[in-house]
Amino acid sequence: MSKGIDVAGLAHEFRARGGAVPALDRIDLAIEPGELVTLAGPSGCGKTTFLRMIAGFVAPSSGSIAVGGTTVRGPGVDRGVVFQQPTLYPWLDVRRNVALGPKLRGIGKAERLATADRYLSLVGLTDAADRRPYELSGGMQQRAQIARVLAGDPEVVLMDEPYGALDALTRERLQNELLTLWRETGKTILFITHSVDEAVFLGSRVLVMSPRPGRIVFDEQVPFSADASLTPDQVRALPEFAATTARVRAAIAH
Ligand SMILES: Nc1ncnc2c1ncn2[C@@H]1O[C@H](COP(=O)(O)OP(=O)(O)OP(=O)(O)O)[C@@H](O)[C@H]1O
Repeated sequence: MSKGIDVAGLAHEFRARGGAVPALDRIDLAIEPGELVTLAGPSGCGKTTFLRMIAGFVAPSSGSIAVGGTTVRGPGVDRGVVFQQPTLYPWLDVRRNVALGPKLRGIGKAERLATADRYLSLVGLTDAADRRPYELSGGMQQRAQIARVLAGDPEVVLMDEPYGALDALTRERLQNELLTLWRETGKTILFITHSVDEAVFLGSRVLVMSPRPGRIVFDEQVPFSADASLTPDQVRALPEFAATTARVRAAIAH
């Protein structure tokens, strides 16, 4: 199951010592269930703040956010958050880290371990199930975190620059895996990135936020990620791919 996200008249100011810092301004946005929305924009424009508000970690100064038609008033199991730095419990092995979400929902041991194994297989970590997080590479830890979030079966997955700290090869591999997961599960995903290539390659819809206070200044449906018939190299070689990245780059530069 997936849910839509409705944002109406959203604005936010942080109160700082020197006065109010406007972070977000007049954001109106409807994300449909099952969309993979990528959000790019210059550093400090308010992307993380926006994601944290949808997650329910920060309350907006004005305006509202609804997920699946219900106003967000705090964190909830319908929204899973993937952070840039993997958040895994060091004292639990990988399988038990992934089984934690189902455990918190009261699911019995055999079933939750089976669920964990299913998601570990989906992200290619079956062989690492019995290891501790510190025994994994950065890319494997990030995969484990994604499996952990998905095992909680959230209707919305919020990803805050999850691949920013990874090397280029691992990053491309995880991008391809995310597309497979998205096509298989139909989850609603909001994915923040600094990379224009990543935004256009992954997004079924690409948003660009303006410099602070952040507003949505670019919003386009993008066809590439829904098409499973092309390889990543073929997608990146398409003239339309280059044209779309050029438009996104121009929107960020403005
Ligand atoms: N708790 C806070 N108190 C005061 N100002 C804050 C706070 N959190 C964020 N800000 C400011 O709000 C603005 C938006 O920050 P945010 O982290 O959302 O940007 P971002 O687009 O995610 O940046 P980056 O791409 O560099 O991660 C920044 O100017 C930041 O300094």
